[in-house]
Amino acid sequence: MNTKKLAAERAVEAIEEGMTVGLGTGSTAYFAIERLGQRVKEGLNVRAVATSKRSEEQALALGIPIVPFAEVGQIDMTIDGADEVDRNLQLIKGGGGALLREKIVAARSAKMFVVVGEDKMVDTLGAFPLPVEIVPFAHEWTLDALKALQLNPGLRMEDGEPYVTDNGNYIADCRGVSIDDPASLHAELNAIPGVVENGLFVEMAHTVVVGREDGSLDLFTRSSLPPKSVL
Ligand SMILES: O=C[C@H](O)[C@H](O)[C@H](O)COP(=O)(O)O
Repeated sequence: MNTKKLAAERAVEAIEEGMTVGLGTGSTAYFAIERLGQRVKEGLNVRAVATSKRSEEQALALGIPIVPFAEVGQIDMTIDGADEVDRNLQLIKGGGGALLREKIVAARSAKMFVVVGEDKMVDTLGAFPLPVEIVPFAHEWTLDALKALQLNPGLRMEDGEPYVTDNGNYIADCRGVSIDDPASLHAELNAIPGVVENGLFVEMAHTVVVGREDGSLDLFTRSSLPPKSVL
């Protein structure tokens, strides 16, 4: 069973005529964009913004209209994947390096739908390495600051060179950290000069759609988090 596809396609059912939609990044968001492309071909009228170059290219190839950010007030809903989801619907994202753009788009969204296979659900975040986006300038010092927090950072590499994000930054992956208090760690990380953003998405997911191996779906909604009015 393709649990990612199952969850992604269910979330796309929530998209309504005339909505502005945020398109996530990764192998699960891929299926959401594909399904949205089908709905657009069937006549659904939406406009979208993307969280990465690759999602934007996919959307454009499918005929999904991508609009400039300056023309978008509030995004009605964003659909994105996650690397881990805990019981409180807090997330680790950024395994694909798109965390900064994803967080900017999620923060502008009335609702964030997170789509995952059941293997992503955890009791405590941190088995998946926590990505932290850092600027290249003096990045060794930023890594030192992460080490001082006992976060075991490792610079993400690609073909023998530091991996570079869509924003021209590097990623430090922090391994083996059990994250009992995501909000505190989020604040600590973003207080480090050189850190641009981190992969903890705290109180951002409104609904998590989980695809299960038996073909069933679970929807978890954070009732304490009403749709945002961001403007
Ligand atoms: O940077 C990548 C994103 O945060 C993805 O949403 C996340 O890594 C999940 O990706 P996938 O759906 O491929 O597991």
